Amino acid sequence: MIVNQTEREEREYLANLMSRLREALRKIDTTIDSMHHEIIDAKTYLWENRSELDPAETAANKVDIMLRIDQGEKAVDKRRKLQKLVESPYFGRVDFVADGQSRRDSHYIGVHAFSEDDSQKNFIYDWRSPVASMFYDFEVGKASYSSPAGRVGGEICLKRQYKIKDGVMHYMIESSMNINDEVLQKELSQTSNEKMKNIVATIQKEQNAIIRNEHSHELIIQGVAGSGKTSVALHRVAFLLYRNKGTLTSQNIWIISPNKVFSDYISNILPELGEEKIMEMGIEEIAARELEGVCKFQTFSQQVSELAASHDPSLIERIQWKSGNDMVERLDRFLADRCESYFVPTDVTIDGVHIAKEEILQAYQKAANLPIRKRLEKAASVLAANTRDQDGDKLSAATAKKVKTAIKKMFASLNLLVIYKDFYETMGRPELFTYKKTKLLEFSDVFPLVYLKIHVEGTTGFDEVKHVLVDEMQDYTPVQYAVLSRLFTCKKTILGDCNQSVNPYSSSSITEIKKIFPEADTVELLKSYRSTMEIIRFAQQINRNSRIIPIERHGPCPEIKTGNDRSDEIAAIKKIITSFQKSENRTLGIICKSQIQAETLYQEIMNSCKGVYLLDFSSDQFHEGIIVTSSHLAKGLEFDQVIVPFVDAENYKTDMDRSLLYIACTRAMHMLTLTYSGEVSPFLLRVEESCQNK
Ligand SMILES: Nc1ncnc2c1ncn2[C@@H]1O[C@H](COP(=O)(O)OP(=O)(O)OP(=O)(O)O)[C@@H](O)[C@H]1O
Repeated sequence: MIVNQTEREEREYLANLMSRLREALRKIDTTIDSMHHEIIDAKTYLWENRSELDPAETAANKVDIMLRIDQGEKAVDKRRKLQKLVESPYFGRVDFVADGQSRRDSHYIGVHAFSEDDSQKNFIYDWRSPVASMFYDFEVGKASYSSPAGRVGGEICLKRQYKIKDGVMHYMIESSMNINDEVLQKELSQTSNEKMKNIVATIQKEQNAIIRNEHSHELIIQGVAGSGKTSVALHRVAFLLYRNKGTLTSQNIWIISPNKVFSDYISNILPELGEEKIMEMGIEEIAARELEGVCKFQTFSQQVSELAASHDPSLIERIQWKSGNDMVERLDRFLADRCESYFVPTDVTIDGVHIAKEEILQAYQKAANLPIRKRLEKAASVLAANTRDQDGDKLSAATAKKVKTAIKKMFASLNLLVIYKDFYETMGRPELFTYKKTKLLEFSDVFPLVYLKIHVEGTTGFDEVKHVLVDEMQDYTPVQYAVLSRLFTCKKTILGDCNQSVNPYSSSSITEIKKIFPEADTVELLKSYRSTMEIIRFAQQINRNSRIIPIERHGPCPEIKTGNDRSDEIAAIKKIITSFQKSENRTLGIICKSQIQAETLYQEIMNSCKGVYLLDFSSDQFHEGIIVTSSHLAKGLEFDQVIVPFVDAENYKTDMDRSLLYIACTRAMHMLTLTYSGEVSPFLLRVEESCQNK
């Protein structure tokens, strides 16, 4: 029998479900209320009777309170999910008849599951449940899904999509196609807000395959700008947490994110999907943790700004040399050699005890699998424990200590900076290592030094991490990947776009990344969901290597506005700001090439344009409204409307500038305007006539 066939029946079903949900919400409110009082009463009892209770009773009462708090938290979590469902209980439906059966089951799919406590019936299936995968993977007709008992084949007889807001159905679409284009179009044409949106209702088939991939130890996602890499990676986290409940928690998953603004921008996705936030960490925070007490260093953004402002060939050479594929190999060879040549054993005679240098060398060689410092400790401890004095007795504690110290001193130097400097001398390239200031490293030296430190000192502290997401993969060098691999031996999802590098001198191509992770599975996402076709076509002319395929969605053509001089250009920018303020668009990004340019522009417009924010590397929040920032910081973000100022020939001329211009343009969802005075950048000479000088 077909349930809820007509729209009227669907509306009645929705109304019925809404009253069930509201009733469940009312019940859970009452439960939370009574739990709250019970906890307060239990705490009051414990406090008032503290002198009469013996320790065992006190402990039992405390455990009881903890249990109640735990139950309370679970109830609050359930309430949060119910509240979400009351707003929009489901977005999809698949009716499925399994092979060999006649029963047709209707599965309504929502962001969370819902069943009543006293019933077996699932009114709503979680989008991550096995049966829900068919909604994303199949059209009407033959279909299958993977259940705990194995693959279940059958036929989808009906597939529908719904838009329900505040419990009211706005539309219902019969879809024979995989996620209907009409629904996707509606979603994509909406204006943005200050946080990333969840995409559960319109996940595409190729995205679903990534989200539900459970087998890859390393999964590399190369995706063009706006292809949903970050969204998909976060939905993947939610899926893995759902599938591995009990063995995987949000504390076991880390994301290496490019900056705090980006972390803030993506921070609500997991809570929206009913999961807790995961640990977010910048790659520099990891380096700072590893190099604590060793030295300070220039940040990646400072390096990018330095490169954007000047074209210093010696700086570029230093960066390129350290970012090459052979850098890890060079370091490995050097370390293997230094492990042996820095250790010069000699005969030891202390307090009448003698240890021959051959014996010392043997103990040192036996511990070869350990980092150098631990290797020395181990060899020294083994020798001190095994050696006997003249009477055949174990060494006294004092003698053993002296023996250990003498053995450890046989290693030339454990000072990381000394060893690192020696590396360049050994390579015959001492000029490639220069401090920025006293004890302040250039960014390109940070990860080679961390790599060296791991080999010398070892590392601890990341054992609880079971899955790492690495976003903006193109900005990391082979040495950075080598460090990440040694720190995190767990599964990894690595995502990025090799056309969006903010520093082409130290970026990694997909081929290079694959060399570092030869066993990794790689997927490519070519469809871009963020921008209109007009914006994508425009961006493609800036970077012709990009294989980006736009979704069929139209908007105004990007414009290039020219002024006679800078003040003319600033006046044009202010005019665009005024028209943005009158429009329905909610976010406007004014994206400059560098942070210095962004700051200068901000100073020029802040007094006459209200509500303009400057986003810099000290910011930790993404604001709705008008934001002035740099391409580097805007990476990963999106805006309804974008202005790219100063696109003159002087400002945008190198390969790095081209990459930064491409990033800036692909942040725009609906509207894009570029401004310049003087001569236009050569990267824009080829743009279509229709977009120029409007
Ligand atoms: N299946 C989808 N349904 C609806 N919207 C989608 C879908 N996939 C992606 N989007 C939207 O496309 C935009 C880009 O997504 P996201 O930021 O995850 O892409 P990205 O590949 O990480 O982009 P970039 O590399 O350019 O920063 C977002 O607004 C996202 O909501």
